[in-house]
Amino acid sequence: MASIDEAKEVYGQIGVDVDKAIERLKKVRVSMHCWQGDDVLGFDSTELTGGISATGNYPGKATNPDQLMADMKKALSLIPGNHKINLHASYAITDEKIDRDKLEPKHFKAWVDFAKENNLGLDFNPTLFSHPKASDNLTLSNPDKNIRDFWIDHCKASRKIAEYFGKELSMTSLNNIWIPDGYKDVPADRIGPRRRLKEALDEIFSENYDEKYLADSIEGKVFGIGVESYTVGSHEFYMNYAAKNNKMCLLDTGHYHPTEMVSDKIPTMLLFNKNLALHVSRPVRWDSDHVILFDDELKEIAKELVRCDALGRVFIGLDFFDASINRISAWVVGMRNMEKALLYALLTPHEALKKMQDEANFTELMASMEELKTYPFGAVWDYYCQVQNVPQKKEWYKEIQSYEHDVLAKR
Ligand SMILES: C[C@H](O)[C@H](O)[C@@H](O)C(=O)CO
Ligand SMILES: [Mn+2]
Repeated sequence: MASIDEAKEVYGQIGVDVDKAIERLKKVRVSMHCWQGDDVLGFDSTELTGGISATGNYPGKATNPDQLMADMKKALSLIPGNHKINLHASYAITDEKIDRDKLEPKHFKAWVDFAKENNLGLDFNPTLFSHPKASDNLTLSNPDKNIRDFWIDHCKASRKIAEYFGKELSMTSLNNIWIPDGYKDVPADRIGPRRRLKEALDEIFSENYDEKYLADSIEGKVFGIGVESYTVGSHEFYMNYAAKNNKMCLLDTGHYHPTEMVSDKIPTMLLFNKNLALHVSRPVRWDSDHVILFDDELKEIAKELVRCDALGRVFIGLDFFDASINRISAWVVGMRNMEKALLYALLTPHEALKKMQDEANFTELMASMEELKTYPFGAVWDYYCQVQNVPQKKEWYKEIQSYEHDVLAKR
């Protein structure tokens, strides 16, 4: 394999500065989702509901805050760069018996301490599933006003907690709202639930915060298990609501029909919105939340973020939960692949390729893009891991095996 000096030389010949690419990548924080560590269970529920599922029963999942934090630290020690942790409200750390509508920043102080100790940012999500008041998959759109008000209060509390993260860590915290609301079969009324959701969101967002600390997103979806026929929070709903209310419509790559590519949606969103929020996942036939692989779509997503100059205005969150493999390895593979895809995009001569397109020089464009695929990317990736003091190639896997033997196997 080429040495890093040879790789720099080869990339230099096509106008790509490897060192500059690495310096840009070092500034990107990816939000690692806590919920891969315990199959999205959280600390305040006993069952995962909401039309999502974590399949598999690999032993050793985290069952309490100390275990989850330890597992995250192990994963982060094998991932290059400095990042964020994406939390759900169901991961509150408190001895109080408190319901979700009454959560306060103090219930997440342990997470802020963890973030400060480990140079991390924090993002947040209200948890509108895995709760008795969400058992019928109707929350903010529920016909029962008492149920709606409970979840409105929970979402208001969540924005306050996210603002607390932003202030404590001097890093904007994303508060993303996803709701499971929908119906299993053909509804008699589609506009009613959406009107109630609109009114609920209007109430939730009526409290103003400094966007330096808190950024708001809302996440659309096509369907979930048990809500196959109608999703209240559809993409059309959220894209319209976000555009009219200056919020972000978060794109989850698993939330579209199998032939749709989220990479193609990104430039359009960036054309009309200052910021963009993503949940990068890998759907297999449906919103299966598989661990992301270093595949063509992940590379295309990263290329759009780089060539649209969006690295400074995108919230990149990962969202997958695989319970069939070692969960720390799932985090490491997913996070390293997101970093790889961003580096791969930063090593692409976008301006030269764009010029070929603009000049209708499609022959050379194809030849160039195909040849790029065998450029010495691996040498640069290994170098990046080296300068970030994390294991290169599959060396990290030995650490996973030791951790599994010494820690997970004893749970
Ligand atoms: C746990 C997350 O909030 C959840 O995965 C949501 O983001 C989603 O994508 C549901 O399908
Ligand atoms: Mn998601």
